[in-house]
Amino acid sequence: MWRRLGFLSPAISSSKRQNRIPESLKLVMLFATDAVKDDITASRRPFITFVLGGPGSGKGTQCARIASAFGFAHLSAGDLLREEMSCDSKKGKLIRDIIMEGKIVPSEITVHLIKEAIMSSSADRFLIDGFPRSEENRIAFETIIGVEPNLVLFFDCPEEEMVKRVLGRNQGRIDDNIETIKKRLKVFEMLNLPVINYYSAKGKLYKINATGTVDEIFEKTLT
Ligand SMILES: Nc1ncnc2c1ncn2[C@@H]1O[C@H](COP(=O)(O)OP(=O)(O)OP(=O)(O)O)[C@@H](O)[C@H]1O
Ligand SMILES: O=c1ccn([C@@H]2O[C@H](COP(=O)(O)O)[C@@H](O)[C@H]2O)c(=O)[nH]1
Ligand SMILES: [Mg+2]
Repeated sequence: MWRRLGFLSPAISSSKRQNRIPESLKLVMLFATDAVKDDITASRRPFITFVLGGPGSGKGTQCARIASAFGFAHLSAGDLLREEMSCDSKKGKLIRDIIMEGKIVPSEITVHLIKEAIMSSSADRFLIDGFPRSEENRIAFETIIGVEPNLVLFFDCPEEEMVKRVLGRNQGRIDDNIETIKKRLKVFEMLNLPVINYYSAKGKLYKINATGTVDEIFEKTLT
């Protein structure tokens, strides 16, 4: 991926050596489609960005900004699960119970929903928001979908700020209460941080300080 982008822009080929991440994420976003078109071996290989961060770190808010600025399709794993949860079925009830407990829904359910959403879209670049939540999720995605993400964004936010944002969200989510938030923060630390560390070690992670206003964070994301 980075090699292909390197053909397109000298700025990108002068990436930071230690982690292969280019200086400007904006350039990556702008060239994402060209990188896909450059790959003549795949009939369809979308540019995939995982967007990670703790509960309330602003993933959804920033994804909406990135999606509209760079033409990405925004798939929120949480939204896909909440849609499925609203079905009056055994699976819907299972998802509801897990979300209430702040735990992680079995990988096969989430990966199946993401796969269907990708397949029913004609987009060539995706932001996958709030996934993978665990190493098990990550391995299931790579096995079932058969690709690795091109890029991983991590919105790094202090716990106190995340709790404040979640409690102020006011969208009627069943998990936006202090008991569930505490559990979600523990799950984030225990299961999601290892995924973040994994992608950091692979040189795919782009860490963004997620404090400040929405505009400031968006600016930080692009510089
Ligand atoms: N920089 C910011 N400053 C203040 N409030 C913010 C900021 N970014 C987002 N918010 C607000 O904080 C709340 C949580 O943001 P958002 O839904 O984007 O987080 P999230 O990471 O997607 O959370 P979750 O993992 O729970 O889905 C929302 O009400 C949003 O409007
Ligand atoms: O990949 C995923 C994504 C989400 N969940 C469950 O949904 C809630 C809410 O997710 P948000 O990303 O905060 O909208 C999360 O706490 C998990 O319980 C999941 O299991 N797997
Ligand atoms: Mg969200």
